[in-house]
Amino acid sequence: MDLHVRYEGDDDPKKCTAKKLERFDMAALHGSDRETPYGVVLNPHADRALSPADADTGALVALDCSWESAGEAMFSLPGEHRALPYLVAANPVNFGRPMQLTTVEAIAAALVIFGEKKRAEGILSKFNWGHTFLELNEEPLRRYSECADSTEVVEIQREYLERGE
Ligand SMILES: C[S@@+](CC[C@H](N)C(=O)[O-])C[C@H]1O[C@@H](n2cnc3c(N)ncnc32)[C@H](O)[C@@H]1O
Repeated sequence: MDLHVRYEGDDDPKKCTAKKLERFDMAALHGSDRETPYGVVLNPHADRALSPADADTGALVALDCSWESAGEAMFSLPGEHRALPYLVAANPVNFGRPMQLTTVEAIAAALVIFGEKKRAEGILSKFNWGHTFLELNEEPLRRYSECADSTEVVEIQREYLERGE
């Protein structure tokens, strides 16, 4: 699966995880919706949860922008929009918080759900906190990756949401 990022460029480029992936030739960055390939779009506002059933869509696309500007309207990209199920961030800015993942965490989570754990480890290895993301989320990611579809993913997510209440 090809990794793509619609790059908005309104965050500090020195801290941007997508820019770092580009430097290591691990993802392609695109400056407009038109240039961005059609695929599964990682969108926290999407109605449908990502599941292994989305694995054959070809391209995996994240939108790298600041969380301040990441409102629903920002996700105007054509594609199959999917929200990631309950996971917690390991990056230093949002450590331990659910759902607000960096671009690299979001892409890595999708790869694990699609059964590409080694590749997820590869992209996270470029960040000194990267392995912590897979450790913190080991159980939910394994269970999501064993689901057939979005309905099953949402069922499992419910358990984690109830525990967190
Ligand atoms: C808002 S940007 C912030 C990027 C940050 N500046 C960085 O350097 O990584 C993070 C992107 O990762 C994806 N993402 C993060 N959390 C997500 C979630 N819970 N569901 C779906 N996609 C998510 C989305 O594409 C989102 O736009």
